[in-house]
Amino acid sequence: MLRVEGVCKSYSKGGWFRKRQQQVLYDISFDWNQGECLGIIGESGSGKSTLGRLLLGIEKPDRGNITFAGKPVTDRRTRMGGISAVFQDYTSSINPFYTVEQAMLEPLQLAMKEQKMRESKMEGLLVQVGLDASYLPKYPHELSGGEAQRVCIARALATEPACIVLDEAISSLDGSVQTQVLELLKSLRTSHGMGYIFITHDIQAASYLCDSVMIFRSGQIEEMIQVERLGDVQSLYAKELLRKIMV
Ligand SMILES: Nc1ncnc2c1ncn2[C@@H]1O[C@H](COP(=O)(O)OP(=O)(O)OP(=O)(O)O)[C@@H](O)[C@H]1O
Repeated sequence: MLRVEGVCKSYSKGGWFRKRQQQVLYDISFDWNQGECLGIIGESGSGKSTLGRLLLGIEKPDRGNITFAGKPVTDRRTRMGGISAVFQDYTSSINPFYTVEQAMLEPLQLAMKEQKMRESKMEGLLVQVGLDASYLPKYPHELSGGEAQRVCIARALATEPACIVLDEAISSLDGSVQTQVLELLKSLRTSHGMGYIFITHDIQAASYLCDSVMIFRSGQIEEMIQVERLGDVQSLYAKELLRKIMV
């Protein structure tokens, strides 16, 4: 459904006079199928978030193609109902001057014309993530971290996407709230057939939620492995990375 073919990405680096290109992604290719949960793990700076932004069509690759159901992800109409995102920093994901209602209205306004339908959809979405309509008039500073991240998930669900890209979406939450959000994501998989691309440093969380894991190394796919076979990774780099992050 989501197809990534030969994707390369560079950024320019350096000051005004000595501009250099830093290549961040090298010839990335993989497929993501409907309902699947794919984890992406790798060291800091290996290019995971850059890949996430390209999957969301926020940035364009220098070379290669990313399509969702055969259409380019850079086209907004492809993303609507196809793919959405939840990022780590929920405090900057929600406008501090917007109430929960205003934040959730943004994606719904494009999809639904009638105010009544939008209201009942918003309430339904909040219930889905374990909140309720009493949260609609609240501002972000009136929410706990876990509640704010739940609002972000509810907003990401608003356009009924097949896939949500979660970029370190649970890292800044404390332990028990992380577990709650992971359980919520897992239950949405069962109840709504949701699929995820889960970018994380947390191998335990990836093992809990994902079917397979992509191990990323310096902008390249080092290895792809089913979660239940994580102990059988082949490359020395993957073995070492897993050893470091599993302690
Ligand atoms: N907009 C940008 N302009 C210039 N360089 C960038 C930009 N975005 C990312 N980079 C560089 O690309 C490299 C990969 O960054 P990226 O954020 O994708 O890595 P990451 O694996 O997600 O890291 P982390 O786990 O720390 O979030 C880094 O060297 C970073 O400095």
